[in-house]
Amino acid sequence: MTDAPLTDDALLALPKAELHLHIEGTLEPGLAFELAAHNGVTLPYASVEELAARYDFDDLQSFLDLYYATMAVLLTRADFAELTRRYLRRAHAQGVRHAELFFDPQAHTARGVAFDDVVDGIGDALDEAEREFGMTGSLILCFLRDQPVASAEEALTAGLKRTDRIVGVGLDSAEVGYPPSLFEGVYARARAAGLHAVAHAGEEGPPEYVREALDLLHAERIDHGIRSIEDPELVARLAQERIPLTVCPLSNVRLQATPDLRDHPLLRLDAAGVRVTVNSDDPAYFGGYAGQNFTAVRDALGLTEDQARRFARTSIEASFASTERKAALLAEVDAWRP
Ligand SMILES: Nc1ncnc2[nH]cnc12
Ligand SMILES: [Zn+2]
Repeated sequence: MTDAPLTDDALLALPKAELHLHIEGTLEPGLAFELAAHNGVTLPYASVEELAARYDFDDLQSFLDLYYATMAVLLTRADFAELTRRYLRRAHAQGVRHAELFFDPQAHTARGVAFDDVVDGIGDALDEAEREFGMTGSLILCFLRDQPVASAEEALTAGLKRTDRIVGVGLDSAEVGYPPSLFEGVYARARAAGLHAVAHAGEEGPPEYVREALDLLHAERIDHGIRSIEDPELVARLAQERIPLTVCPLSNVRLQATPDLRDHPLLRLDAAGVRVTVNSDDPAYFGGYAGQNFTAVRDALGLTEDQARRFARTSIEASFASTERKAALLAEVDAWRP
């Protein structure tokens, strides 16, 4: 432990797991246009520059509108493999050693893409990354909370045939007005089949949604969870029950959940004993991959070496990797020297 400032290189080299990453949110404008040309899809933007210029969001919904429109270029197994391949390389260059990838099957099957093509394409790239640079990963099937529960049930039925790749279920998309309680039955079925449970809650939605995710969905991790800071009893409970939060600082700023990073509750949650991790959410849209979220936090909030190391350790401990893999990764964190 030194008091030397944490350099960009040190934070990018810090071995970490990424636990909050939507694979569709890694679609960079350049690849979107490549795939659009290849697949004969017309995007409602004239150029890469015009698309990138739209990345100025007022809130979650204004982002989601663009995110769902742009993913229309993803049609084949090869497209999903290429998308994932590019993410894994970038993430690996920023210290990510293990990644649990959210995917939104309902957003693809609704466009006529086969569920298995999505899973197999992402899986192809995961296998390649493990062979080529020893990175590991798995899939978390996310239900779109603003779609009917029956559609989530269908997605789960398809997902239960692919537990070779899928290790858990999650809940994403527009939060306010779609409380976790709606999905209690779907989650019960997923958990009974042996899947892990996580859920977005407390990003734009109130602390009560975090409680519902814990009490009704039995979520093992809360994705975002930042609005928990408004409820001291909930903060105490998260700390007491050792519930990890997968926090995404740059996302929170870009979607105006926390308009100024200097006001972000990450370090206050950590100081209260909550297990926090640092993740990128939708890095192609929010201006940074995992390591860049660490450097942004350092710049705005003043990250110490202890905090950085703790967040990296927590990301590994809170992952769904095997016990052996976790031990190997924790040893890598111990060997990290800024
Ligand atoms: N930050 C986010 N919140 C909810 N749903 C999402 N889908 C992709 N990114 C999301
Ligand atoms: Zn998210």
